[in-house]
Amino acid sequence: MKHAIYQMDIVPGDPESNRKRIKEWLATQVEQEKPDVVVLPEMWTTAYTLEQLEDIADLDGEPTRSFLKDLAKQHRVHIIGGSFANKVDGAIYNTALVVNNAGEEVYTYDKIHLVPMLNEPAYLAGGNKQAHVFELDGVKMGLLICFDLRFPELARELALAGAEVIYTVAEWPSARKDHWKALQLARAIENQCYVISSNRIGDYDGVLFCGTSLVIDPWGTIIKEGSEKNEETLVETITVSNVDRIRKEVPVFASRVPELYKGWQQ
Ligand SMILES: O=C(O)CCC(=O)C(=O)O
Repeated sequence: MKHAIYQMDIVPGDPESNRKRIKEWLATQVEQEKPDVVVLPEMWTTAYTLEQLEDIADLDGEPTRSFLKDLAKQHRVHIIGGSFANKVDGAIYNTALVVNNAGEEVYTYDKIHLVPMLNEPAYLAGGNKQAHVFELDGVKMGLLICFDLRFPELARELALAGAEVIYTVAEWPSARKDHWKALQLARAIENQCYVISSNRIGDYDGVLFCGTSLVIDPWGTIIKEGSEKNEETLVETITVSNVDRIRKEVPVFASRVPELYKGWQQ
């Protein structure tokens, strides 16, 4: 399964410009590489312009949903559509969307964990629906949005539900770059699955973002790593059967004793 990851710089507060950039990226880089799946970063329509979101967020998923569906169909590519600010019944969510290469919506997820360090709870509503596994070409997949990465329970739930690939879409700051890498390695090793991320580069409002988008295999080896500063397209093909092989070689899932993990439910 060939992936192209867009390590994008985001124009703050200007969804139209960002849509134009994604459109151009698909028409050039993606057309050249012909991947099966493309991956976009978190909040790519607006960046973290929290104070402007009332005015520039999508309404009930539009126009981003239609935009991504049209592009997926046109380029015959599955799109892990990063996330975008999405106003529903007066509340703004950080919503991720996945569409398949026929232009059909496959999965939508509202970021559950809001970031206190960014004062997110003052501007956004946390998702109140469970994360689920979805499928593209018969591969089981899960998705996390940025801060979600710090909650191993969530990735574990997805792995227990069969996820072979976990995507992480992010705007992760350079100040905590070591955490970004270590947490993804941990999620890949403990869940014995591929972890594939798209993180923005550039800066906004004094915060520098660290790029370093990654493809990590189920053994925990980094097989692709983006730079810290440059906008780029990371292209990598993953072999999903490795998940099963590694899970047999080191049988973590078969060795679990969930009845003794009492804290899990608290
Ligand atoms: O957890 C972190 O350090 C960064 C989280 C973040 O920036 C986000 O969720 O947007």
